[in-house]
Amino acid sequence: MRIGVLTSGGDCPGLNAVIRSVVHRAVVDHGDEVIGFHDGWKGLLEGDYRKLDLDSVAGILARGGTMLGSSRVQPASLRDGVERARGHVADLGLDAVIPIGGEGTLKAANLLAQAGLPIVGVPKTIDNDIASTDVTFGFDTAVTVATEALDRLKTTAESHQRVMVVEVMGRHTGWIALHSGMAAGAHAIVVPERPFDIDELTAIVGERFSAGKRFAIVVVAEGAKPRPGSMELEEGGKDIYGHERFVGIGNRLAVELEERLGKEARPVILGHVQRGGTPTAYDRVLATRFGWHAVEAAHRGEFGMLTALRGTDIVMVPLAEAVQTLKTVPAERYAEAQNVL
Ligand SMILES: Nc1ncnc2c1ncn2[C@@H]1O[C@H](COP(=O)(O)OP(=O)(O)O)[C@@H](O)[C@H]1O
Ligand SMILES: O=P(O)(O)OC[C@H]1O[C@](O)(COP(=O)(O)O)[C@@H](O)[C@@H]1O
Ligand SMILES: [Mg+2]
Repeated sequence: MRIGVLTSGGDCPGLNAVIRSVVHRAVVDHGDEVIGFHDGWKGLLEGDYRKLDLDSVAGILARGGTMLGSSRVQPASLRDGVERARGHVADLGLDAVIPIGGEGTLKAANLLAQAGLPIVGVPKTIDNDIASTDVTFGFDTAVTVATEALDRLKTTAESHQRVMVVEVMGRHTGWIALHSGMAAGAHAIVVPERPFDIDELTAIVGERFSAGKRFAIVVVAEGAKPRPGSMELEEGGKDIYGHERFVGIGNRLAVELEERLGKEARPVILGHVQRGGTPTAYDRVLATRFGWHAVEAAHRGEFGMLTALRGTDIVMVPLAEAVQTLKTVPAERYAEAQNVL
């Protein structure tokens, strides 16, 4: 068999572990050939690739990022490029293509699968927002990085009697905010799933100071929004890939809380630090398992599917089903966190 692999969308720790696992399973156990397309869908559309063998994936397990590079391509170019992609798949004699990506990449994967290309998807994202899988690799690493940052911010916040407003990633969902906030013992967690009321948030932080506490930590997901009528927040519009441009909720909340409370507040934007560096052991294992199962699915001819974690098992789920909705933070999960704020 000849297999093509690519990584698309925002990078995340664990991508290299999937690539390595695919190459090992395919080359060693099945005698397959594997090629890696450069820079995501761009590589498939332009026929830009390199051959992957055991040597080329040696030493990458613990490395963050992706050895193949990643990129975003305008969805319209991808839709217009289906026939070009088909041409490259045929010319290269590929029996399967394994795209590793987030919800955007999986939509594109579904499009190509519907057009008849032999696609087996692998979900990735630090945001953990893919509905079909219990967890995506990258998430555990991002939560670990954010938790360590929150732990560190507590000590400096306490020394200065400050409010720290820590903005974490999470475009549509608040999983990183929820988990890092719970793990670090934050005092307020603001997620996109629950538009916030600035008066309520001010009261929560204010009551803490009134009770004699010397600092407060507020974790906010980058995609969080105020409840309509609660606080003005300008719109940032969309970028050329159709993604919302954020206006900096962390900065805005810090200014707002400082004014309202008369306490010093500092914004901390964790940004891409959460996405860089070595994956945790959990993410390495999950990524390695996904790679193994993607190759197996390709050999069974199970195309138009993606690997998913259900409980402790890896199962195959139709791409068409996986791209229907995002996995958002349910009210019950938020309530568990609220209990210990
Ligand atoms: N609705 C869509 N239709 C076709 N292609 C899409 C669609 N959404 C995203 N893509 C393609 O997948 C790429 C990655 O998607 P993006 O949302 O940026 O990252 P991620 O896969 O990490 O969610 C995009 O640059 C685009 O080429
Ligand atoms: O690196 P970029 O292009 O600024 O993208 C940032 C976005 O990517 C993410 O890190 C991950 O999202 P995806 O997995 O959907 O790419 C988001 O949390 C964040 O909003
Ligand atoms: Mg995305």
